[in-house]
Amino acid sequence: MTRGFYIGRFQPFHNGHLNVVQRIAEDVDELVLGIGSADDSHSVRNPFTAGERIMMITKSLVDTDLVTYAVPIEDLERNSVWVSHVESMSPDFDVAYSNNPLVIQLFREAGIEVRQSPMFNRDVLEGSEIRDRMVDDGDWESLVPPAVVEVVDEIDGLERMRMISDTDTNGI
Ligand SMILES: Nc1ncnc2c1ncn2[C@@H]1O[C@H](COP(=O)(O)OP(=O)(O)OP(=O)(O)O)[C@@H](O)[C@H]1O
Ligand SMILES: NC(=O)c1ccc[n+]([C@@H]2O[C@H](COP(=O)(O)O)[C@@H](O)[C@H]2O)c1
Repeated sequence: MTRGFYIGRFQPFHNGHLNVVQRIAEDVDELVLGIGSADDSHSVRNPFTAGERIMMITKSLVDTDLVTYAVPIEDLERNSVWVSHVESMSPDFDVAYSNNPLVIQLFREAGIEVRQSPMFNRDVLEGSEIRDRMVDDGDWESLVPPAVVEVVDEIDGLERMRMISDTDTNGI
C-alpha cells in the first residue's frame, strides 16, 4: 500500500490540480492533500478558508477511485522545521508531489522522495489567472470542477473576492 502527499494552496482547486490527482492515482493507493497556508483566508492570494477548500476538494474528488484525506497545514516562520510540522499533521506518506522549488528542497533534505508532475494547460490553469477572472466576471467556471462552482456559490465567494479586491485597490 502506497500513500502520497500533494501540497498546494488550492485557491481555488482547479482542473490542473484535478489532472495532477488523476495522474497520482495511477501511482498510489491513497493520497493526502495538504491544504497549505491553511491559516490564511480573505486575502487576494488566499480568498478561501481551509474549511472551504476542504469542501471544494472533497466534493471534486468524490468520484475518483482513490482514498483521499484533506489536511490543513498552517504556515510557519521557520522553513527548517516545516517538514516535521507537515508530518505531525498528516497521515504517514511514502512520497510527496510538488512542483514548488522550496517544497521540493525541504522534502528532499528531509530524505523524502519527491515527484514532480507535468503542467497541464498552465496558460489558463493557474490559481492567479482563475482568481482574476472570478473578480473580473470572466469565464472561470470552465477551469474548475463543477463542485467548486457550487461551493463558491454556496459561500458567496465572488462577492467576498470583489470586496477584498476593492479594499486592496483602495488601500483600506
Ligand atoms: N495547471 C497545472 N498543472 C499541473 N500542476 C499544477 C497546475 N497548477 C498548479 N499546479 C501545481 O499544483 C501545486 C499546487 O499549486 P497551487 O495551489 O499553488 O496552484 P497554482 O495554480 O500554482 O496557484 P497560484 O497561482 O495561486 O499560486 C503546485 O505544485 C503547482 O505547481
Ligand atoms: N515555512 C512554511 O510555512 C512553508 C514552507 C514551504 C511551503 N509552505 C507552504 O506550502 C504550500 C505550497 O503550496 P504551493 O505549491 O501551492 O505554493 C504553500 O501554502 C506554502 O505557504 C510553507
